[in-house]
Amino acid sequence: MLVLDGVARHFNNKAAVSDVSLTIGSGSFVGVIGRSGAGKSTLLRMVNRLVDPTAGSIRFGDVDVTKLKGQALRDWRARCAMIFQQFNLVGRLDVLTNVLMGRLNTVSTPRSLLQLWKDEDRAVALSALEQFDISQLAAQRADSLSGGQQQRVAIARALVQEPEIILADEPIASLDPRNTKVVMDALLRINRHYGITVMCNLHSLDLARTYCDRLIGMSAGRVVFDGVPEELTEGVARDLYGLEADDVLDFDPAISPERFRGAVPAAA
Ligand SMILES: Nc1ncnc2c1ncn2[C@@H]1O[C@H](COP(=O)(O)OP(=O)(O)OP(=O)(O)O)[C@@H](O)[C@H]1O
Repeated sequence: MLVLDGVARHFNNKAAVSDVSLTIGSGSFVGVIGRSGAGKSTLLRMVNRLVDPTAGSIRFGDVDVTKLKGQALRDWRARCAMIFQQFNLVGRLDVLTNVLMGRLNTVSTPRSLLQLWKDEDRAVALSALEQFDISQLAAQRADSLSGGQQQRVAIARALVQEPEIILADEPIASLDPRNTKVVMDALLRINRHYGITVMCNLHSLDLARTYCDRLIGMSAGRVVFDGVPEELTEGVARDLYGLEADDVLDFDPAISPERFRGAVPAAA
């Protein structure tokens, strides 16, 4: 269980996140929503300590994440994988090697420097690629792939880390609708199949309602909504998004979040 207690972050005396307290149960798929600048990315980045909180504590089980340093911090980051909007792959390396990077925490430094991967690690990486239907791309350079393919590689890399949490920061922001679905299905599959907790920043309310089992709405750095998708009425969404509401209010009554969430998508 991930517990945030009074977490805050200031940049140049300006609050990006203020007094956030949350408990996130294992295995949940949490969508973090809110208008641009609400503090969503800062919140996610504090969980894996890419950004240090100015105040408050973050705990995961017995671990006080806020106090970790050195190897203990690296160990935490291995348990808590991050997926970015811009994929963060090494473009000149092939797809399989990019996925194997997710195993670095299990490999000695000399072996990793020489890229001496064990057969077992290669098998795990290939199996992850197979799950997202991209094993045929294993030998290609990462920068020759489409955005949707690159994001699936990034998700495969996160999966082979064997994390307990995946933090996805706007993972579909630069993708077209078809790839958006493929990538969101991949995240849902990881969540359902492996029970890995997913925290995902999303701009689209429709996607958040469709894929997540809990929504956290942020405004000006604070949590102003915390509930199941069914509780996010149009009125609540309008309060959350203010003038941006019409851009994100694309509710499709044909999609029932409850019905959809019963299904685990097959491998993409
Ligand atoms: N490294 C930084 N230095 C200074 N200010 C920052 C930094 N990172 C974030 N901020 C500020 O903190 C606030 C919250 O930013 P954050 O990126 O967390 O919001 P967000 O909800 O993720 O926005 P978006 O949806 O546009 O990505 C914004 O006012 C932003 O300008």
